Amino acid sequence: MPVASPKPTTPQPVRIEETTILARNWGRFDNYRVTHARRDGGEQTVTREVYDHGSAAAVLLYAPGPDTVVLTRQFRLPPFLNGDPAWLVEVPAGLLDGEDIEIAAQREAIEETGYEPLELQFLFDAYMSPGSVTEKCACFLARYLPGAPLHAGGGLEAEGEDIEVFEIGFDDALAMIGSGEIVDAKTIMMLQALALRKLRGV
Ligand SMILES: Nc1nc2c(ncn2[C@@H]2O[C@H](COP(=O)(O)OP(=O)(O)O[C@H]3O[C@H](CO)[C@@H](O)[C@H](O)[C@@H]3O)[C@@H](O)[C@H]2O)c(=O)[nH]1
Ligand SMILES: [Mg+2]
Repeated sequence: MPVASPKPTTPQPVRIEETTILARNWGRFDNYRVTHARRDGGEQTVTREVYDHGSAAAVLLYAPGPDTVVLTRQFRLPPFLNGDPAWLVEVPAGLLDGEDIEIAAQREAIEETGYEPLELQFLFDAYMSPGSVTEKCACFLARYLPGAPLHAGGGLEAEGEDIEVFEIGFDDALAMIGSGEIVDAKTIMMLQALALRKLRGV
């Protein structure tokens, strides 16, 4: 068994030899020929398809008093194509619109849920699918005031968003991971991050 190294072992450098545009639509889809060093001191050239639709921000809205969170449910085509239900339960999230991650997190939370995130705290960055997709999602925790949304949420009609918003007890939300009702990676990670914080009293 190899012993895990605490230091990153990724060898540098990386040389992009050739880029072939596969699509320029809503996102950018390219095929790269790339040469990178190997850990044995050699190097190798591989081809990799990469999808780039930019990076994202997500917020877990939490109210400590009633111990509730705000989640959304919306139509997602890829899980449906993969044989799963099309309606996914997620924390509010969205793609960066040329803005800082904190601003994007606030904007998306308000657009999608109507609730204003208060005392935004950075949790972690997470690559959503690092073998194929460039998206890095900045994940935040924030408080919200139950019963005092700025509006009903629902997302941007013009973008075809049709987002259901619901409040749920934190333990019930955690149970939805175990039951398979929550399958969105960032939502699972953020609920578990809050569970750890509560356990540790931070
Ligand atoms: N995916 C996609 N969306 C499109 C397209 N054209 C328009 N849209 C609209 O663009 C909106 C983008 O909404 P955001 O709130 O900015 O992003 P998101 O779809 O919530 O994306 C975030 O969450 C996803 C689910 O976890 C992530 O997959 C995604 O990468 C990102 O983090 C979508 O709701 C959709 O209406 C298209 O061709 N593809
Ligand atoms: Mg969104």
